[in-house]
Amino acid sequence: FQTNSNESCVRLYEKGVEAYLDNDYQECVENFEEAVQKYQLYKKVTNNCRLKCKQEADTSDPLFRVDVENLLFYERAIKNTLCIMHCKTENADVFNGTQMNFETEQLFEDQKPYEYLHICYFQTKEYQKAASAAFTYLVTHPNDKAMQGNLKHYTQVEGVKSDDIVNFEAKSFVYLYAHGADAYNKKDWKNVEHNMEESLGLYLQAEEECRAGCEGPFDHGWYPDFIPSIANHFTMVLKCKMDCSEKLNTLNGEEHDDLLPSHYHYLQYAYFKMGNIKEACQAVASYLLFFPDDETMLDNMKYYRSLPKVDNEDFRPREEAVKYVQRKIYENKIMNFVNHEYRNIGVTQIDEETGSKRNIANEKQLRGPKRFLSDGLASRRECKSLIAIARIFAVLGDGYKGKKSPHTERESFHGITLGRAAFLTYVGLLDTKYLEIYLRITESVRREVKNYFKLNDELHFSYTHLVCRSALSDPSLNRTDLSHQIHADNCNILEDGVCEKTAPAFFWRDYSAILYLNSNFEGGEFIFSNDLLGEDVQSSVEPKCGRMVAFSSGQENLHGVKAVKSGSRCAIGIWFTFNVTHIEKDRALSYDMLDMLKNT
Ligand SMILES: O=C(O)CCC(=O)C(=O)O
Ligand SMILES: [Fe+2]
Repeated sequence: FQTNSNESCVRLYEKGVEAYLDNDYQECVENFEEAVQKYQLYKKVTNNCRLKCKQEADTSDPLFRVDVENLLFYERAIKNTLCIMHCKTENADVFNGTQMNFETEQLFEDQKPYEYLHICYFQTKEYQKAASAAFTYLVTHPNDKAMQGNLKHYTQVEGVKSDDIVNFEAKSFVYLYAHGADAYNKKDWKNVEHNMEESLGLYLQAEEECRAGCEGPFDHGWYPDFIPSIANHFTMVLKCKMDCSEKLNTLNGEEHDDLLPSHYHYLQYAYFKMGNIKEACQAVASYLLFFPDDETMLDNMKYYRSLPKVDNEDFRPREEAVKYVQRKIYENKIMNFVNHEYRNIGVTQIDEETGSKRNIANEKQLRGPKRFLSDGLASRRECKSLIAIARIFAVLGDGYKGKKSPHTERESFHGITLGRAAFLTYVGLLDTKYLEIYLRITESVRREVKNYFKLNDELHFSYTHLVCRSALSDPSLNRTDLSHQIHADNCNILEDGVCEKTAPAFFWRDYSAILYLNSNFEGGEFIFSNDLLGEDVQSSVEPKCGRMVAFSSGQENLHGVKAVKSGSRCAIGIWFTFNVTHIEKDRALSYDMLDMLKNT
């Protein structure tokens, strides 16, 4: 298709939203339509580059005649990479100005444009398209009640034909498949063959494209060694690829768990009816690869076998079916292995000891405004589990712009955000129970803070970070540096003492809480301080499992952490906000994901 502006799909999306907010519906339609087109083009070109380059690299002449220590794999990866670079240059018009990142890509993958488009179509009186846009959105969000209502409303508008409501995002095989099924009902065998063969090819192609779409970047969030980094990235990609068939099996909102094999079902019958017994036998054998004990198909096989000139040799499954099924079995085995073997690494059994909850210090005792200390927010077992998450996965490095020791060189600092924990759970590297504990404990911290400060407005999570600080230097060293210099959580302290609430400060933070998980280390006291060097200390807190310090995030609460002299000090930092634009998105995602995992 043609696009007529030089703007990126992200910019067009933004312009669509702006037009929508300005009630300029024609403009809204134009921008979103073009944004969607551009995004589709971008995806198509990206995925085709990946597919083409893989093919090219895999069929190129190797640099050496035998494979030694998997060098051929790396040789191909290098050639493949070179090819992708060329491919992107050749398609510079598509990639230039497309500042795609995970979040913007997600907007399109989630079909967000249709959430605006259906309204804008309605306002411009394009009712049929409004219905189709609502329908398109519902295909990927079938339970969205509001959109169901909209679709119902649009279908009742005069002139709107239910039969003409289309899924704008439907893959090309969908129509061929429908025509093939139609021809079957009409006993038009020639057209069953024609449409189903073509649909089958396009289905496989669509799945390859979807899988290529999974081969994107991956932010490890820490710095794993070479092999673990390949293994981790691969696991993420594989998980995504394995979801492709499910995605494609949602035909206009209906789930078909056997769409691909059903092609062979139609085909065997059509071939049989047209007297192509050999082809019919191959289709039967192909179908049986997917469902080896399907009674109907086994009966068909028996019947075809009884025909003259048919022998066992004829029941050879088709090549593409063999390849598909073998790959699927192998991938399942790898994923099962990962799920099974990675789950409980490093988790030690510990005695149950539920802490009892109590406030142990208030503003007066901590010598400053809007602060308090509570104990018993997590049990021993919960602390151990949370530390285990950090130990297993946060292998050096964290979200602090890649610095593994952002605060002091004498300590390493590694952490795992809620989003990362959710991701690890999603790919099966972390048992769901850890994520559940992470969510549950942090939620009880939120409630504690909200109740203590008697906050009437909704207090939202903004960021959650589980962090361990580990001593790197000799414990006997007389350290005077701090583990975390004195700071305020929501502003930058300038030289004249003014605390500026602008970026890069997290100015939207309103309350802070730190939940401690252990005490088996030396040093590491939390301090409230009057001065920036931590010399004029107001009060200090000894970390221990289940203890929480909470305070308002402004300059009234300057604080820091004293040097961790030996061992490793683990804590969860939680920042809250009243500002809804800074809500932690990973939290809602985590709950959705847990729900989803429970239902599968
Ligand atoms: O770990 C602590 O006790 C405090 C950390 C802190 O102040 C922060 O991360 O902003
Ligand atoms: Fe802080």
